[in-house]
Parts: sequence; C-alpha cells; structure tokens
Amino acid sequence: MITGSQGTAGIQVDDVTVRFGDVTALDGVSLRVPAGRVTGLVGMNGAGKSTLFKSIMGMIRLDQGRILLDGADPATARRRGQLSYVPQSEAVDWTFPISVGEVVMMGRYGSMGPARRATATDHVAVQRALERVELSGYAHRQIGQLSGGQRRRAFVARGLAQGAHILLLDEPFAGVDKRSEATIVALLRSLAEEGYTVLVSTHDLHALPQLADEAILLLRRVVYHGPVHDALQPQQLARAFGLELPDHSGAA
Ligand SMILES: Nc1ncnc2c1ncn2[C@@H]1O[C@H](COP(=O)(O)OP(=O)(O)OP(=O)(O)O)[C@@H](O)[C@H]1O
Repeated sequence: MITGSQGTAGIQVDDVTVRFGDVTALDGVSLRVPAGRVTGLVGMNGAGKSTLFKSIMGMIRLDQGRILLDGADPATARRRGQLSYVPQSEAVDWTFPISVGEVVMMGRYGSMGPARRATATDHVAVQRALERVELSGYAHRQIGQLSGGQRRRAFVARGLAQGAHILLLDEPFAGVDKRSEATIVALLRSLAEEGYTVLVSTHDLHALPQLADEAILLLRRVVYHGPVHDALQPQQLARAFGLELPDHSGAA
C-alpha cells in the first residue's frame, strides 16, 4: 500500500467548494476515498462529479478547502505520476492516428527526457500494462479500432505504465456492452485488491453492487457515503437525485 508524507493512502477532500460565477458546483464537500477499495461516485447530471474529478486532478481552482492524494497536493501527485484519469468517451478523439501501444507509452512520458526516446524499461512497462488489462495482442491497433470497453482498458493501462496508484474513471461503462463491463469491473476490483485507489463515476446503478465496495452519492454536497447496498435504498437515491418521496411513516 502506498502512503504519502502524511500517511494517508487514497484521496482526501476537505470542505471543498467550487463556484462557476453564480453556480455552486461543489458546496463544502468532504470525503475520503480509501486505497484498496473501489468507490463508486453517483450523481445526476450537473451534480458536480466532473468538477470533483477536475478538483482532484488539480485542474481547477478551489474557492475553499483542500485536497490531498496519498498525502500530497494534487499538483505534486500529478508531477510524481501518482494519478491517472480515464476520461469520458466523448472527451477523446478516437480517429487520432495513434496505436494502443503508443497511448500506453504516453504514461511513460513523464519519466522520459525531452526527446521522449523510449528505453527497454519503458517498453517492458508498456507490455506489462497491456498484459494486465488483457490487451497484449492489440498494441499495434489504432486506438479507434478497439471496442468501447477495450478503449477504457487501454487508458487504464496507460495509468499502470505510468506507475499511478490513484485511478479516476469517468463513466467507464457508457456505451460498453455487458461483457466488457464485467471485464472492466473485474480489472478494477483486482487493482483495488492490490492496493490501488479506484474512484469511478457512473450513472449505471445496476453495475454498482458488483463494481464498488462503497458509494458516494453527490448532489453538490455528499448526500451519502457508505455501503453500496444502503446507497441503493430509495430514500438515499431520492436525496441524490433531488426527488421528494412520499412519506409513509404516518407522521402528519
Ligand atoms: N466551466 C464551467 N463554467 C460554468 N459552469 C460550469 C462549468 N463546469 C461545470 N459547471 C456547472 O457546474 C455544475 C456541475 O457540473 P459538473 O460537470 O461537475 O456535473 P456532472 O455531475 O459531472 O454532470 P454530468 O453527469 O452531466 O457530466 C453544473 O451546473 C454545470 O453547469
């Protein structure tokens, strides 16, 4: 297990507020995403999931609060290559003429010199990462020729080649068939067992019990954080999705 300078493995978010003009995207969010577990992040459109990911990656200015990754601030963690992000499918140009092996090699850029000349060590790291995500035979394929699930795994491999121990995945099941989904779930669970910190945003509530050890329901604030089974109870989901449920308690 990886521990940082302050001995905290995983993601620590303390009282984070992010505003865009009049819109408060995150409002005093505090949470811990522990290493060694898969944590599901669930929320409706506009709930602040992407803003939370960008905050964790140090890509936007926080109006309030702080974030630590394995005990380091996001900029330091990124510089050290500790953090890897698998973007939403729409955020990637899949027609770009780059092979799967080259995508994974990008994970090694941070440890290469300016000429980006790959050494034998880099090639071994890429090969190992491709094996780990079961894409060994696909290194020379153009990235756009992979299925949706294989593309996500290629990006996970990029993070593994980089040596990242914190993996953020944004909607990895969107446009992915059930079999590929099961392969991704198995991969993420085995990485968590090895001590990786895995945070996955998903709309797919059906996938959650197999995928995650714990769930965070977000609606600008953390409305629930705990076991997946309890997160899926109607009262919790209603809070996360901003719905009022009828009161059957008999109270006036
Ligand atoms: N750069 C920006 N400028 C202005 N408003 C923004 C910006 N980014 C996000 N927002 C607003 O902040 C709120 C949270 O958005 P965010 O993208 O984090 O939600 P989300 O949970 O990721 O939604 P989705 O599931 O649709 O991707 C929304 O009201 C959104 O319109």
